[in-house]
Amino acid sequence: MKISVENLTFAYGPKKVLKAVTTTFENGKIYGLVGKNGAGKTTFFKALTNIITNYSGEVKYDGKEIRKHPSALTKVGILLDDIELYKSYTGWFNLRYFGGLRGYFDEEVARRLAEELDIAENLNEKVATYSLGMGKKLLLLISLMNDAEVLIFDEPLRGIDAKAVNWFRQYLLDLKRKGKLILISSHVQEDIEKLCDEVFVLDEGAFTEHFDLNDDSQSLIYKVWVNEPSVLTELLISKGITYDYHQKEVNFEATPELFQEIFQDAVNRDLIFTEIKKESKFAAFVN
Ligand SMILES: Nc1ncnc2c1ncn2[C@@H]1O[C@H](COP(=O)(O)OP(=O)(O)OP(=O)(O)O)[C@@H](O)[C@H]1O
Repeated sequence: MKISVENLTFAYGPKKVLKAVTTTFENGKIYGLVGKNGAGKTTFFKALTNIITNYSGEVKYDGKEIRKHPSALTKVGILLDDIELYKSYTGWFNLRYFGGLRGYFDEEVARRLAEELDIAENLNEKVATYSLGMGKKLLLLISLMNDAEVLIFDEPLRGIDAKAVNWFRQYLLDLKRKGKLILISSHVQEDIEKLCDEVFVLDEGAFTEHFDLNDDSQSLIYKVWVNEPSVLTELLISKGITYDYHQKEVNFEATPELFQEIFQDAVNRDLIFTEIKKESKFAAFVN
């Protein structure tokens, strides 16, 4: 499955929320969507899944415009924060209901996922009695249970415990290996770093940056702590590299190859590194 988005523009009343977004997503990859609160991430996901349809531009699944061919959505699993569960009914009721909406419900698959997520024992209880994290796990289960080709997760890991986070990350990486197309938004750098192949930054409704996390030649942000920062900064100046520095911490941007060269030169000048951290440039946009 391939999704192509062309000139997607949408407004809530006078407020422009998506501004001519154009991009493509291919199967066998996990894409991250990051950006500030209100940047338009949830709205973008809603447009991809026909929850909103009064936009201009086009969203195509395998070349077919989704508003004219909504049946493709039976192959999509989605987790959105504001999807309402039926709180006065049990977990099982909700699973059967949402599974049925997609025309397919496999109780065995649902039970196995519920066990993995540690909520199997709660499925006979009313959702109204669930904690926040249990409700979130039920939403995760609903999005995963119909073996979708495309999975869209809006902040899927907020509010769930560490064991479920680890399980979910592994599960997503397995789904990717099986060729699924996965989109995920998150404000957590680690989630994006551990999962995503590519990251898009959404800023005020426009895709402003794109990072390929598998490309070793892309430059990274290095944060290093050294005994004599002024020696290191001189070295950086001699190589034409700009930097920030306060106290013993020096921050600069370099490719991994260039960093190796800088590190070697610094060690030759007897500099002692007490700590080295590196992060992808997308990190600046996660929060
Ligand atoms: N139903 C609505 N009616 C009017 N405005 C809305 C509605 N839903 C969202 N908005 C506005 O659209 C903009 C984008 O919201 P959206 O939820 O897509 O952002 P987001 O990037 O998902 O934010 P967050 O990181 O906080 O989840 C915001 O300014 C928001 O106030």
